[in-house]
Amino acid sequence: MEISDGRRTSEHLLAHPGAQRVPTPRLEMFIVRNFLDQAACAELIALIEADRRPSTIADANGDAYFRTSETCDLSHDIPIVGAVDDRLSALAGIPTQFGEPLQGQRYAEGQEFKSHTDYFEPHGADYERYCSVAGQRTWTFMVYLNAPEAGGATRFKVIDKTIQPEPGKLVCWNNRRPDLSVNPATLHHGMKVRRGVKYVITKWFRERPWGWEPTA
Ligand SMILES: O=C(O)CCC(=O)C(=O)O
Ligand SMILES: [Fe+2]
Repeated sequence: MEISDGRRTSEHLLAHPGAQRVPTPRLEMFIVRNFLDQAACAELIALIEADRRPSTIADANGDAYFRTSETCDLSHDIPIVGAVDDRLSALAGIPTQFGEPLQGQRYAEGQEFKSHTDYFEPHGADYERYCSVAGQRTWTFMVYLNAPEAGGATRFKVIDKTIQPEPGKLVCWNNRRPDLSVNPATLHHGMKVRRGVKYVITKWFRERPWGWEPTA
């Protein structure tokens, strides 16, 4: 069985011009500004606008206001999506088959995604359901497609780091530690948009192939 543990991804990122390591000993995290240009951001925003549904969460916790945004599945068959998806895999140094399909997220004014981690609780009720085929999430890659007029930053409170949305800015982090245990220091909050609309794309990589093959 082919495995991708994400341990080589930092090396890949360090070799990428423009990738900046976020200075913290608690997790592996990088920022790449201007990863996407304005035209790509605009095209992805239009796709999200055209086809969105209420976001869901795994391990539901009973708080109906926990994640109030909308989500859009972005098909690899759409040329801009396939191109961006392939660039994300290349940047991560992880073959595309380990990636979940790319998603778009849209936050209207007042919407947010409260503090959470992207990994699945290893002993949580939903671990089997979400991870039996493809395994745990390894790395998260997220790209802001715009900057809302106010609010909408991503706050990592354990490491006291707040990332401001900027068009085309990529942030990525390893959800696990070098010993492959899940890393609670990755806790993050997609903060409320105060004015305007916020758009991001998110890409999660898994330990094992997701079970789809890109057609291109
Ligand atoms: O929108 C954000 O700033 C964070 C999004 C996020 O954490 C997620 O989709 O898992
Ligand atoms: Fe998240």
